[in-house]
Amino acid sequence: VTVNDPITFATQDYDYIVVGTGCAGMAIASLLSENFRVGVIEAGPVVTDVDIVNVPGMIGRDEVGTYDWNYTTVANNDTGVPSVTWPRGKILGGSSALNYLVWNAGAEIEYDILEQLGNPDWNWDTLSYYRKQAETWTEPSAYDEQGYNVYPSSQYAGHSGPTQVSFGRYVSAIARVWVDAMEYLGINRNNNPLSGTSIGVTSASSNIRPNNQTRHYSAPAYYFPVENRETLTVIPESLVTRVNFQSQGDELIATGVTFMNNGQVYNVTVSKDVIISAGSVNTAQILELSGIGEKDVLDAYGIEQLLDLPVGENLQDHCFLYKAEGIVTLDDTLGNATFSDEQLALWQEADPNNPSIFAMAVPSVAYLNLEQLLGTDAAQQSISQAEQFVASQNNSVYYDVWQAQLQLLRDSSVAQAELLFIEGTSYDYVNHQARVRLLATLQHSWSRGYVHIQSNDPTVYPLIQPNYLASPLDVQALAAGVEYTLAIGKTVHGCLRRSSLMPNAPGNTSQYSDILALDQNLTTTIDDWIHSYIGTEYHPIGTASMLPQGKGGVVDPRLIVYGTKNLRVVDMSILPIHIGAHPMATIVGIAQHAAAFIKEGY
Ligand SMILES: Cc1cc2nc3c(=O)[nH]c(=O)nc-3n(C[C@H](O)[C@H](O)[C@H](O)COP(=O)(O)OP(=O)(O)OC[C@H]3O[C@@H](n4cnc5c(N)ncnc54)[C@H](O)[C@@H]3O)c2cc1C
Repeated sequence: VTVNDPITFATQDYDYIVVGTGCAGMAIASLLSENFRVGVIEAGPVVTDVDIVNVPGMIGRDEVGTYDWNYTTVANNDTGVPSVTWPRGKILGGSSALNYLVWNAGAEIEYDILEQLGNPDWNWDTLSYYRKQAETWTEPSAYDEQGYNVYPSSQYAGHSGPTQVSFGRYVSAIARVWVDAMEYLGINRNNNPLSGTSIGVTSASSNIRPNNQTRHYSAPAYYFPVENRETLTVIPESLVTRVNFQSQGDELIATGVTFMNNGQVYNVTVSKDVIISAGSVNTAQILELSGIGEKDVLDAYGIEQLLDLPVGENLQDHCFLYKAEGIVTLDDTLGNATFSDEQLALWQEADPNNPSIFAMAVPSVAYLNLEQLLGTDAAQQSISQAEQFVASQNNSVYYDVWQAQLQLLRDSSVAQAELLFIEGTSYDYVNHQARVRLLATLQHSWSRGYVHIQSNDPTVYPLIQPNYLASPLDVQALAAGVEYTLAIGKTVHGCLRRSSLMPNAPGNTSQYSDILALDQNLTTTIDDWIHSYIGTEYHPIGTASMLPQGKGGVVDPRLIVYGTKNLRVVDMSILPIHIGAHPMATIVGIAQHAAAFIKEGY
């Protein structure tokens, strides 16, 4: 039930309060409300009928828009990396309402390593089981299999979960040649990227509802179908500003939260747990505003420290670089209103035999291990450098995490880079050219950043310093990824060849002219170029890490904040080390897992 009156919301009785309705929050709130009374507080609005949310091919259109928190990072003078935008969804559904819909998973070892780091029952078997509980996967038709050139087996997917996952019905010109082109470059085809084997080129599935080709994000998956459930009460457009506690012996008990609605402040109480699912940026902010964090951070803003935990540290992201070309793509819907209107009308018809160009998201992805990315010799050198770095960290609280990352670097089943095409997000309005983006991204960054409050005013945004490229290992890997994208642009495969970097490609008056210069003068400019054009792949993790206490941990394996009895964090911020995959499917699986053990505990 959605309520807009804060007094009505605040005076009801709740067993659980969930803060945030993103990939994790909406799922856990909905699942717990099957047995308990759950109150949910979301900063953004409830939206049902908005094309930029519902139409898969409109990806990217709400970045720096109405449903985005519109965060930016701070520039880093040491590395020379400028401030970049950091989109995060502020809407019922959170970032799942504006993300790029790639639904995939990492390698088995990337999940097993969570258990090795001290978290019993956090491994591939458990997390893939719960991811399957979250999804209803529809296999592509024989015709689409040929179009996408992948032949997935349904045995690795779930078949009765709330989130509809399928292959977009529109197979673009690029998607048709992608697998072929990468195989030509020596990368193996991966027909089953949900199987625990992530390396290789594939056409990824997306959370697109197959019958009408709409985005099936966390609100339609977990909320709209049970909107009338009396035990599930959601208040939108309300900002949680802190968690309230009382002490019991050495432990803190969360009694509820404070939130702001329309400029007024309200308190709401809880009988069991407060669950923070505000995402990697806002979860850290809420914990710090509540007195949980590092003393110097809290002291600076006059906040009494209740618990000393490394909140906001260990921030890791997948960062990316891209180049752009002139080629007919989904970008044409941005530049040609008539074409866009026609295609939108076609999308509304949802005729499976005549798919609209809007019935697509981002299928064309490939994951490379270290050797594929760098070549054998450079890979060995990189491992030696990483070994030296890790040895130098033996006094760090994160030493075990660094060692785990070294293990992942050495393992050929683990992706260090992702290469992917994105259409529909980079129309060149100056030269009136449709483009396509080809991205090189880093999956296991050696750089670590942080998110911290910079005021005790909850409406002041926290400071985000991702520290991209602080490690030379990251510079080397990303530079190799960029070189790979240039090779892809020059393959002989149909439209990939048309999209190769030619001197007459568009961009003289935009930032892309520099990218063209890069292609012509690769060796001299690549390092400078990657420092100037780096961006986020939107996957921040780690700011409330699930690790042992004293070893970087903020939450324990039951996702309870150390030193509290009943404050949990269930979202992307609990992952202590990154996975080589887009994280949404994993985080929804984490929420399913958490809902199961929380229900068991009571
Ligand atoms: C542009 C973009 C593209 C992406 N593409 C992909 C992709 O293709 N595939 C993929 O797997 N992943 C993708 N991601 C990442 C993925 O969406 C996130 O990792 C995932 O949504 C994180 O889930 P979460 O529950 O931790 O946080 P979120 O989904 O961000 O949800 C957090 C929620 O908490 C709310 N909130 C925050 N603070 C407060 C507060 N103080 N009070 C009340 N409510 C609050 C927010 O408004 C939001 O609704 C993308 C992300 C973005 C932004």
